[in-house]
Parts: sequence; C-alpha cells; structure tokens
Amino acid sequence: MPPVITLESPFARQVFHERHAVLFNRLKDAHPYGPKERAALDNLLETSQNGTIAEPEPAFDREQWLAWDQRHFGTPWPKAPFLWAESYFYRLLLGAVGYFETKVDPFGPFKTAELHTLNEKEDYAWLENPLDFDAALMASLYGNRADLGFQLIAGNTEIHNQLVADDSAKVHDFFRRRGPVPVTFVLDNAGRELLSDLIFADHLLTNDLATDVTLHTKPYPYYVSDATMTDVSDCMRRLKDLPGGAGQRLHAAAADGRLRIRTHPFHCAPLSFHDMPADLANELKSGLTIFKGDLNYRRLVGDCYWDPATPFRQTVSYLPGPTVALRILKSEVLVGADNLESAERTAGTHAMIQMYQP
Ligand SMILES: O=P(O)(O)OC[C@@]1(O)O[C@H](CO)[C@@H](O)[C@@H]1O
Repeated sequence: MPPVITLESPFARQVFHERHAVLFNRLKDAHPYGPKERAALDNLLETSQNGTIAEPEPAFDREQWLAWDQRHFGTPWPKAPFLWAESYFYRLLLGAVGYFETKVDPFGPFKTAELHTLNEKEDYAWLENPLDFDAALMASLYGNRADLGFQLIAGNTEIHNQLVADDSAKVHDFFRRRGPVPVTFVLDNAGRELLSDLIFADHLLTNDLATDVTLHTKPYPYYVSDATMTDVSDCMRRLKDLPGGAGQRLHAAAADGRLRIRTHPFHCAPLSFHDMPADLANELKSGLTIFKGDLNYRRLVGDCYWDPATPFRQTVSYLPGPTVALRILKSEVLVGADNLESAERTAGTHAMIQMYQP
C-alpha cells in the first residue's frame, strides 16, 4: 500500500479544525445540551486537534474499538491516519452527547430539515416521466452531492460535475447480460442522496434488472448525514409524496421481501473494507454491490496517496463479487483517473463511476 493519508494533510487538517468547529456550533444550537454535553464537545474538539488519542469510555462497543485500535490509542491525534481518526472522532462525538443513553440522533434536526425543504413538485418533476437506466444511475451518483458534513464549509458545487472515470456503459452492460441479479447498496447519506438511491433501486426492480435489493445502512449516526435504519424509514415515507410512484412500489417490495434493510457493525469501523469480516464479505458476494459516496470509496480502495493511474481493479481485487463505486470526489484519494490537483479532488466538483468484475 502507498503512504496513508494522515491528519497532517492540509485537507484533513481543515476538516478537523474548521469543519468540526462549525459542526459543533450547529449541534449546540440544535439541541438543549447541558453543561456536561457542552463541555464534552469542547473537550473533544480541542483534544482531536492537539491532544492524545484516548481509549473509549466503558460502553457496549469498547471491546470492538480496542480490536480496531491498530495501536493508535496513546498516540497524538495529528499523526493519526485520517480515516481512522475521523471515524473515531464521530464515535466519540456520539459518546459526548449521550447518544448511547438517549438514542437522540445529534444530526437528526439537519437531516429532517433537508428532507422537508425539498419540494416534491419543483425538485422532482423529472420523476413524472419514466427514467431510463442512465438517468436513474446518474441520479444516484449525483445524489452524493447532498452530503451535509461536506456542505458545512463547502462553496457552491451546483455545477455539473465533471466525470473523471465513467464505467456507466459497463454497468449497463452487466445488467443487460446478467440481470436480474441481487443488488446491494452500501448506502452513504440520508435525505436527497438516499431518495435518489431509492429511485435507482426502484428502477432496477421494476425493469427486472434486480431480483431483490438490499440496503446497508450505518448502525448508528455517523459523518453527519450518513443513513441509519431510521433515515431509510423516513425517506421511504417521503418518497411516497414524490411523483412517479417509486415510494408505493418500494413499500410493496419491502412487504414481499424484495427490498431489505440491513446493517453491520463494520460499517462504522475506522478501517478499510480490506479488513471486513467474513460474514459481511459473504453478504456482498452475490449479484452486484454498489458502494455510494466518498467515505465508502476511501474505505474501498484504501485511504492512501495512490498514484492516480493505478487501475481501480488493482485496489479492489480483494472484493468477493462485482462492485460499482459511485462517488463525488470530496477527499484526496484517487485511482483509475488522470491526475487532479488536491483542490480539485476535494471541492465536490468531480465525479466517478468505477466498476470491478472479478
Ligand atoms: O461519504 P460522503 O458523504 O460522500 O463524504 C464524506 C466527507 O464529506 O467526509 C470526509 C471528510 O470529512 C470525506 O470523505 C468527504 O469529504
């Protein structure tokens, strides 16, 4: 593996110093947190910028985190791998606000606001006509622009994203030749992105390209807007208000077992999918698995300074079955594409569709 991206990278540093500070102010505005939670948040912000990585407090997942440690506990935060540190940061955030006792999603108000500001007539008029495959695939890809964590400090990315890798024809061809197959989505964000993933899932089911669809969520709130089981329920209900009938069809698919919702503790692990446990790998080996978003991409190829010319297949050949990555670039990792400046890799202005078939 090439050198790992650490918190010494200027982009990662900006995430820890600027994005997290904005996020914590929003959290304090959105919730009636008392002195204990506010002090814990302040302490986490300060320590994660300059302090030492401490073990997690006694909690149901302490043993799990000790196993995922990889000898980072007791070392300085600024030297830690970006992926490991950012994942642990979100786990500590949940502890700081008492999530494991209250089960109140700290990011819930932001996700709800996003879901209810969209206008079913104006934003989704395009659903009134049946979608073709490419439109449904692109909706799912560009849904990844709607990442509330990224938007905390991002500028305007409402321009058509430049595709730096485009395996869409391969994906379409796979379905034409092999469909219908079981399809698994490893989801990313709730809200608009999840709505567009559900629209793609509905397209696959109604056009006999998928026998069934399984949605993998995060087991708990993570990276601000990542989808949990609760978010899937909320989006499924919201989808029923949109034109085109996808909400009603997917509800029926859930009722007869063609649409399933799953989670796995490893979806919150601070590690790449190279380390995924056998039971999860087993779930991803049949049909086609679609990994959504930037964080899943970092975990898929390894959050490293790859030579961008490295073929995608070389980085994911450990995977048990055909796989597609749909990602808006919002971090530095890049494979299977021409080189891009660091600023272009992190601005949310470029996109990629990459496919691997063993
Ligand atoms: O996975 P997503 O929602 O597409 O993006 C997550 C993200 O906003 O967070 C990380 C940096 O904080 C990056 O992976 C990316 O910028």
